[in-house]
Amino acid sequence: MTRTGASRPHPAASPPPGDSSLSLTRSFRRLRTALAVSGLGLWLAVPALTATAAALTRDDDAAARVQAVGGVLALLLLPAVLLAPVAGTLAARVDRRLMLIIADVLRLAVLVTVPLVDTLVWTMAAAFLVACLSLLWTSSARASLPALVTEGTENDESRVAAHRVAARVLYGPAPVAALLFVFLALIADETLGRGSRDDLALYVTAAVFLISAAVVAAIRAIPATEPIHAPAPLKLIFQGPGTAVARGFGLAVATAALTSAAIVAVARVRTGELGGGDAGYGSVLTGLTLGAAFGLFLGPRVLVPFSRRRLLGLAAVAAAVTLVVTALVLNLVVVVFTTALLGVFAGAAWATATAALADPDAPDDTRPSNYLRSVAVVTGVVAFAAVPLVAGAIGSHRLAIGGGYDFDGTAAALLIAAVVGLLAGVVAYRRLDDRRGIPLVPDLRAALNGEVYAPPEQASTAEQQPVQRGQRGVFIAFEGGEGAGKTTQARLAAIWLRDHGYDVVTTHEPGATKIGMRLRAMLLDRDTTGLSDRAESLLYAADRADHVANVIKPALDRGAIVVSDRYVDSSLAYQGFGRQQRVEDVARVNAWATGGLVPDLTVLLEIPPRDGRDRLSAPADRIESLPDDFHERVRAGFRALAEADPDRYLVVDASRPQAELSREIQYRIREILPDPVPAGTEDVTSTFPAITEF
Ligand SMILES: Nc1ncnc2c1ncn2[C@@H]1O[C@H](COP(=O)(O)OP(=O)(O)OP(=O)(O)O)[C@@H](O)[C@H]1O
Ligand SMILES: Cc1cn([C@H]2C[C@H](O)[C@@H](COP(=O)(O)O)O2)c(=O)[nH]c1=O
Repeated sequence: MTRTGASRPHPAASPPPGDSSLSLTRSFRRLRTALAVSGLGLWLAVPALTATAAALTRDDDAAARVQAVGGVLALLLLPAVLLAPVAGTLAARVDRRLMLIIADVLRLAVLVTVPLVDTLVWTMAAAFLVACLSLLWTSSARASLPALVTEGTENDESRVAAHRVAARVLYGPAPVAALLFVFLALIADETLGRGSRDDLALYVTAAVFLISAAVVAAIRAIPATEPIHAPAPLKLIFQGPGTAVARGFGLAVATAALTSAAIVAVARVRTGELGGGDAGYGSVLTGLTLGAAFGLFLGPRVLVPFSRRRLLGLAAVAAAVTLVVTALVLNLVVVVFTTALLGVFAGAAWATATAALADPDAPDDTRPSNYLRSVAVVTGVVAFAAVPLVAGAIGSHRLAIGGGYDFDGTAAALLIAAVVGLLAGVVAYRRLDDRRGIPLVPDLRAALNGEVYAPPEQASTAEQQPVQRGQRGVFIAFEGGEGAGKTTQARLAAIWLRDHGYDVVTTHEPGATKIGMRLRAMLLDRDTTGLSDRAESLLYAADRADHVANVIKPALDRGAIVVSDRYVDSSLAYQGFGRQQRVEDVARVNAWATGGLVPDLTVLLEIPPRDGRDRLSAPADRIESLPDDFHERVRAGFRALAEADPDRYLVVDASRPQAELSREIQYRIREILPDPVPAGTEDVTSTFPAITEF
């Protein structure tokens, strides 16, 4: 017996309640319009500035052109990586309305100077300045929205609605901006000279910022709010998401971001190589953004019975494969279509990841989406900087395949990005896969028919033994040193699970059964002297064998969630690492004692042994009173066990406040939960799922 197969992630894919339930104020609607207009300006600034950079380097070689465009793109994104917290603080200090208007006017002024100065250096500086001003603008407008949703009252509902509205109106205009750029490029081609063709898009972008300023000016007042806490993306990534599975989500999003950013980074130059101009470049961007919008819509709605995590991994891999095709194709129209397809996969990956990581109990918790956004933004900057560098370094080559195949640096760089993306996508898929052992193709086929695939052996067992639903239970163990907070967190997790309607059995080791209580007394009584290390190991294993047979297994067999305060890993850490016996021997004895039952999730509460023991008030028992070096070895042992099996473990810093820990643990537990009431439970028990305490 191994993991109990909790196959489906918690149903987090359903969208949060709409803002239609709120009666929106006029100021809110105006600020929302301003956000949309500002978003349009920002998105239009991207092709306008990059096309200008390409035009300014048109007489240089392809390497210089692609690097100029990549540089502008990286500078447009860099402030979001480096300056997000500064923008948040600054936005809170000054008059919001005035600041939005000034930022718009400055963006306008900077853009208008680009064609006048007409140098690459100033174009790049302008990209950075516009991005900084846009960051400031967006941070303060977003922070003001919740207070404007309903007259002066800011609450959870208004915050959630405001966040969603802001995301929609900021990112929604991207395809419109790309299409507008195509239109402007076509007009400019017809009417303006070679030297000033790209100026039109810059002037129109400046005009859009002027409209944005006018809309803001029409808002009577924008209330000041608390300082905006904008987390630094690099810090969020450095801290990590906390769990191996969440890292899988991050990796999948990074793959989607890498593949999309790689295309954008070389799109202007590649379009030229394929015989297109600015209009072709705009078409590629339109394809990508329209595809992404469709993917965002599709992600939560497609293949509903299919595992969201598998879908996310597959979307990431598919984006990378599509990039391979895009790199090899030499026809601009086909490139536009493959880019759109890549956008669909990337958008679906983003929508799936954010929905699956969101906590339905805390819809205003922005940590998961902040983490994913940080991953996407940082990956974007790296791709914008690195892909053009690689393209430039490779240069142009002619391959003698069937009469000659022009292999440009841009195509090679896209291929390299695709291979990196493919590797990351495959690792993400493996990390995220919550249906291990279930073949992918029949699983997908069943989902296409609106069903959940059950392997034949499972299906027949279920038919023959309808009462034996042991595979539906979930086993969670809490581990850690003395006083780490295992009992506290196990209790809080059980309360939370019961609140959600689960049948929960809380238990502990040693001493959960009658025999176990006697063994516990022998093991922990300080009067027990001369007990050999092997005998101690066997007594703990005997307690565990009784525990599994009489408490844990029956509970899992009926589909309950078992929450145990300590399990096998305690023996590996204490009797193995602590007593310095061979860990494999202790593991083997325990595997036999438990019939190989391994928890679905082990929460390791990590704390320095002295800090943990300082928390305890009762006199130290036989094990607690062992010297510090023993407990240090136990701690190191737990850490080694966790590192060896990161998918099963959640390691938390137990010196943090209880409530914070409990939230992080709930967050991880949600990933392995089955539906609260297993189908047919009532048929068997005739009752609502039971709550049992041992
Ligand atoms: N995060 C925390 N911060 C501060 N104190 C805590 C925290 N978690 C638990 N405590 C306190 O520490 C003490 C020990 O907690 P608890 O009994 O949950 O730890 P334990 O790991 O189960 O201990 P034992 O090793 O005895 O089984 C209790 O007084 C509890 O209230
Ligand atoms: C299960 C198990 C426990 N121990 C030790 C660890 C503790 O010192 C005690 C149990 O005390 P608690 O307050 O109930 O946590 O027993 C061990 O050495 N080996 C084990 O397998």
